[in-house]
Amino acid sequence: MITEVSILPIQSVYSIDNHIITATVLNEEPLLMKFDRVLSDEECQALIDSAASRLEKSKLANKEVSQIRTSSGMFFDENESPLITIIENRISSLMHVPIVHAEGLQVLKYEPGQEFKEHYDFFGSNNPSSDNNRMSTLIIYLNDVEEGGETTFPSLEITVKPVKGSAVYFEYFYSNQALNELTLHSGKPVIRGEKWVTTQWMRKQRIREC
Ligand SMILES: O=C(O)CCC(=O)C(=O)O
Ligand SMILES: [Fe+2]
Repeated sequence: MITEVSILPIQSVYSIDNHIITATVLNEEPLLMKFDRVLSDEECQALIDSAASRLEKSKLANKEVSQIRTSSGMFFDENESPLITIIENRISSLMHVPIVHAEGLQVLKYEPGQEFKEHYDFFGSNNPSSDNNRMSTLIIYLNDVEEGGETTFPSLEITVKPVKGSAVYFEYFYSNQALNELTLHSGKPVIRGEKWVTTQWMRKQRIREC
């Protein structure tokens, strides 16, 4: 039985700026969805190309290089190029959250052996960022991974395989904290090939000017 309202209106097809995005519900509460063809192959490659020279070893919120996330990453500035603006606006429409609630788009690159261990995307109550906490996540896969690199949700027993241009969505804006905690997830180690993702986090309140 579903007891709380989701942020996203659940549909099997979303039509956004001439892109037909098909959706599959993987779990109803907390809502976990998979989207196909959020980005075109050209858009995926353009994001990889513009991120590649700007990657740094991933840091956690406390700025320490961590063993939780061994990938390298970067953040695009808000609206930093026409491509970023188009993608940010498409994502905002898809996630049903105004763009002013969006953090800058993050890109992560994983090489074989690199992973993102189990974590929540929302901030704990002792983190100052929890005053305007995150409420939903969209992870878009920018390439096909030869082996490994799945995103897994151990409490829900759900695993999503990276497919270029497709995405996994989940939200954790429930009044029942136990539902939010079911969104624990990890990026499994890449075994062969590279894995590139772009992640959009949405905040509960405005975080940018426009
Ligand atoms: O790479 C993945 O599959 C997970 C990424 C992730 O959890 C995040 O960016 O918060
Ligand atoms: Fe995450």
